[in-house]
Amino acid sequence: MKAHSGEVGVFVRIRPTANFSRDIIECLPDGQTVNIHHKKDTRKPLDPRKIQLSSWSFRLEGVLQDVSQEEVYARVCRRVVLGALDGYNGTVMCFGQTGAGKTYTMTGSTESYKHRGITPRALQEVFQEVQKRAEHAFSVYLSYLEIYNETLVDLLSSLQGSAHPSHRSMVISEEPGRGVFIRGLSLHPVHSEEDALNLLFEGDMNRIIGSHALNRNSSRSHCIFTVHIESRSRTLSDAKYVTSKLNLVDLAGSERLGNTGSEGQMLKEAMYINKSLSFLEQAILALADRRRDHVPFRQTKLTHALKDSLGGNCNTVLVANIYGEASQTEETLSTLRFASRMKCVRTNPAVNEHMDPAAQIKKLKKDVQMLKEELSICNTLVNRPSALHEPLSEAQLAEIDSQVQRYLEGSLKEISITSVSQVRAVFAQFKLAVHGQEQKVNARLCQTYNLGEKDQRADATAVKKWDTRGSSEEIETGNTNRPSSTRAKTQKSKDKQSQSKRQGEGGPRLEREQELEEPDPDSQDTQESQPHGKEPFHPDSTPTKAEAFEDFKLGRGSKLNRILKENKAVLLERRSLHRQLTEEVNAVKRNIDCTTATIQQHRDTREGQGRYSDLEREPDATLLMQLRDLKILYRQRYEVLHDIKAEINYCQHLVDQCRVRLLSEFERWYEKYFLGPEEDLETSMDNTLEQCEDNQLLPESSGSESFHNARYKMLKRRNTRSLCFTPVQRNSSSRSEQRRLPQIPPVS
Ligand SMILES: Nc1ncnc2c1ncn2[C@@H]1O[C@H](COP(=O)(O)OP(=O)(O)OP(=O)(O)O)[C@@H](O)[C@H]1O
Repeated sequence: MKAHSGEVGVFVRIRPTANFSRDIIECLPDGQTVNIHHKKDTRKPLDPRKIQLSSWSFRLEGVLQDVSQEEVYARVCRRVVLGALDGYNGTVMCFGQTGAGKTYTMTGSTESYKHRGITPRALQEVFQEVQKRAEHAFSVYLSYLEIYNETLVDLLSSLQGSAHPSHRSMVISEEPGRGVFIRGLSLHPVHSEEDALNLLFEGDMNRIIGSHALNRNSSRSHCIFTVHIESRSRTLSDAKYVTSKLNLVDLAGSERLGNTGSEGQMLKEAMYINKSLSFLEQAILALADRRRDHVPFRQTKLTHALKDSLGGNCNTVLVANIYGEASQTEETLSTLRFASRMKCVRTNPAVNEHMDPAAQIKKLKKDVQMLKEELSICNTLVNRPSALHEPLSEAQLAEIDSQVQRYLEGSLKEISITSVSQVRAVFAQFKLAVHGQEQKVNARLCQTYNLGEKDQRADATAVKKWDTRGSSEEIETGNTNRPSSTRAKTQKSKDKQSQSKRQGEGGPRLEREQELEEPDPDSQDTQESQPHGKEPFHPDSTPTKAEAFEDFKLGRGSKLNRILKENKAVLLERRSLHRQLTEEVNAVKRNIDCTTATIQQHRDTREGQGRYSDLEREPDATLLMQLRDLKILYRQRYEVLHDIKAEINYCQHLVDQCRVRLLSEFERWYEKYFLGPEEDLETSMDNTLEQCEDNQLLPESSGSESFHNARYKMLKRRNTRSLCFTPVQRNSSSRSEQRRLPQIPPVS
């Protein structure tokens, strides 16, 4: 078989019989080809000449005729099991007519260790491998699902205290990363082969066995026994782990309705089985057809449950069970056709790798610890104070705040960098400052700068901040612009001096402009020329913003204010020029219109007189000259007007910029001395994650002991439940008998 390869592995197994029909079923010596020679319409040979002999050839992965259960397992299943332990999903399923040997192939005889089937052998191999692969920690879980008349039945629910197999609240679901799973189906952890066999036999006992015309013990349901495997490396401490599902599927008999001779309940069962198998066939056809995007998996429970087990990333193997007798040729042909279609399905097996978040956190914590230790060594080597990676204390944060403020004001040349946490805190302060500025400027511009309105709350905050912050900052900075009464006085007198000086230099005279939103700075000029009789700021009374703004324009913001005024003056001048020019241009235009009209009038008059020479037809030359000169003048004036308009736009832009700058500077200044920044709140979260303990799976198993122990227990359980109990010989040790069944977790 070709596990890990690109196509489904398909085998045909012929049920041994004394009446093997060699002339119909021909197995070629290559061990892979079976030819069917079939005489059509043999039952009603009305016209012997019409009887046709048809032949079909089926080339498969292998033809299993007269081979032992051991060989079947080795050729069909071993590599799928090993693949599952490596993280590949695997599916082995038996398909065929009722009584053709599907259950014998999958489960085999429960009475004979030698004749046990694929499933118990797979469980044995799983646990042998688990023991061998000591570098990995494996977790193995089992589930056993039966699909009977489109109803899902949990064959292991009896182990959870339920008297009967449960089919309540089970639903087929799909989740990304998890694939298809049955919500509500019990999942049982197993730690040894014997545990696993216990569950297998328990489930088998619960299978619905119906009497049937063709086979008295024929099972009329589909059964999916799933081994869920999870493997984590014991040597590599990474968070990766792999999971896989090994589905061992025993399908219900595939014979057509007419052949069963069923009635009533049997007929109903047969109809369900036919329906699900025919949808299975449709799904297989769709899977085999690479041009088809959609595969109808959801049409029946069987195809939906097997959605990720029929192709895709799964190692899939099909055993087509057929009879050797001539009487079953029709069904044999049908089974082989299905098998050859299944062979066309492509697979692309992939390891199901996952990341364990808990393990990842554990690893990252370890990395952090290691890095901290390394950092501490580096700190020691360069004589740097340690614990720089610890969160900053309140005092440290306050110091950073103060440094940033001084840096922004220009009184501090550099902020000394000592740690990454400190860099972060510095950036946070910058962000806060920028954010505060933006907010204030925007708010101010939006509200058309309503200076008369008092913000009582801001005033109150300002007074508070004043009291708590003022004195220490003054000592620290030594150059603060905080307008304490004395400081404001000094600053104002200095500003006044510089202002008078600038005015003496002959700056442009300002004119009042209605468009300006802030109070006209001209009025301040007037005030400025008078001695400042009032003290603008008092520690016990916060100034209104209007008062503060006036003071700001005289002091710290005087330079900006002056530039603003100058720009506004230029703007006004240009506007005035623009008005003048517009009037001129309009006058010229009116002249042009007037002259044009006169010329036209002259022409009309001459035309009305009737007789005139070509020369006479021409209008007055003086008028024409006049019109030409006017047009030239108009063009010249218009160009100048255009340039002036561009200048006005530019000046307006400068004025706007100055205004925004003045306001933002003022806001920053006002906020610093009267409001103060908002408190930066930091929250920290404690993540408490429980560490996962590795499961240890070191089962004791060897040979047939587990098989017999499990079988004995199954029979004992059956006896307890007053079902038919037949004592059989057993080969068990007392030690094994004392073992308890695996613990069953609540339904997940
Ligand atoms: N390869 C084989 N060697 C020996 N006995 C076999 C073999 N195949 C089938 N049998 C026997 O044939 C009988 C019917 O087989 P089995 O129950 O496995 O058929 P089935 O296909 O599972 O039928 P159903 O569809 O009803 O489940 C059983 O008694 C079984 O032991």
